[in-house]
Amino acid sequence: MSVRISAMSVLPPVRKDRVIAQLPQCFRKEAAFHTKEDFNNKVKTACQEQRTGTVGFKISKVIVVGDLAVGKTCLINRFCKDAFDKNYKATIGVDFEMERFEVLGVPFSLQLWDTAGQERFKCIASTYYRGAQIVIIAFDVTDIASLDHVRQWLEDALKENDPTAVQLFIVGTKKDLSSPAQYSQIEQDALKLAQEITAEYWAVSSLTGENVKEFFFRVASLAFETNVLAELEKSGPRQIGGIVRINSTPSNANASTKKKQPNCCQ
Ligand SMILES: Nc1nc2c(ncn2[C@@H]2O[C@H](COP(=O)(O)OP(=O)(O)OP(=O)(O)O)[C@@H](O)[C@H]2O)c(=O)[nH]1
Ligand SMILES: [Mg+2]
Repeated sequence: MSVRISAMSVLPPVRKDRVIAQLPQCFRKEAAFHTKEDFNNKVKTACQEQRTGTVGFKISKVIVVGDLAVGKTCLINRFCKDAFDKNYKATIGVDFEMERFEVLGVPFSLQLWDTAGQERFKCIASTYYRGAQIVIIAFDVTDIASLDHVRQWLEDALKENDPTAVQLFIVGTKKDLSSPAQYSQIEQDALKLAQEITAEYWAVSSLTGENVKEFFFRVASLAFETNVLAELEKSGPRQIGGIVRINSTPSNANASTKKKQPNCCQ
């Protein structure tokens, strides 16, 4: 009798609080990737019939960029570790965390790259931007300058990636520090910018945890939906399933290991 060991059978089950059964809703309809209430029907059917091809074996790369001290590390730590540190420790270069989800019954992983915002570490960090499917640009809702710098961060991130293939999010951090009046003022500007650059907009607080889980669930769900649709398109009328085509597309995870030589920091 032969024993088949698949990647899924070796991995521990996905945490119960990482199971996504319904499409999480956008934060603001004015600046959303889409405003549909549920996952695409084709995606739902494909998941039910286990025709998601390689999606369950892939890891999507997410990069989090933005000015120094806007709260990128705190955002990732709140979601991945449910922790918050009020002391600032600058990220030197990059850090990353893996998060495993189950979306519509299919395993799905995000590799979250936390990059440095400080100018002197930026050139190291930018060598890790490549191969990102999702770009999250963080700004501090109490610091208008950090919102003004979003375009520059976008430009830098897109230099290393295919702009048509990237899903873009702008996230306002430290919502707990601004009054409702201050917040609504900066939100106007942020929504306008998000519309101009075709990004989905969110505002969160890593201190209180407000919207943090909702935000990452939305990121995971939209990335998953896009990947399943791409897989269905690629397979065309042919039925996916039966054969596991691990080598059929270059993985984002691999892309991140092919480091580009930095042309700065010398
Ligand atoms: N009140 C409040 N403070 C926050 C929040 N998020 C982050 N901070 C504080 O802001 C400071 C900077 O946070 P970090 O997450 O280290 O910032 P960063 O963007 O990772 O900074 P770099 O790694 O240098 O790019 C820390 O002192 C945090 O405690 C928040 O939601 N609310
Ligand atoms: Mg950091």
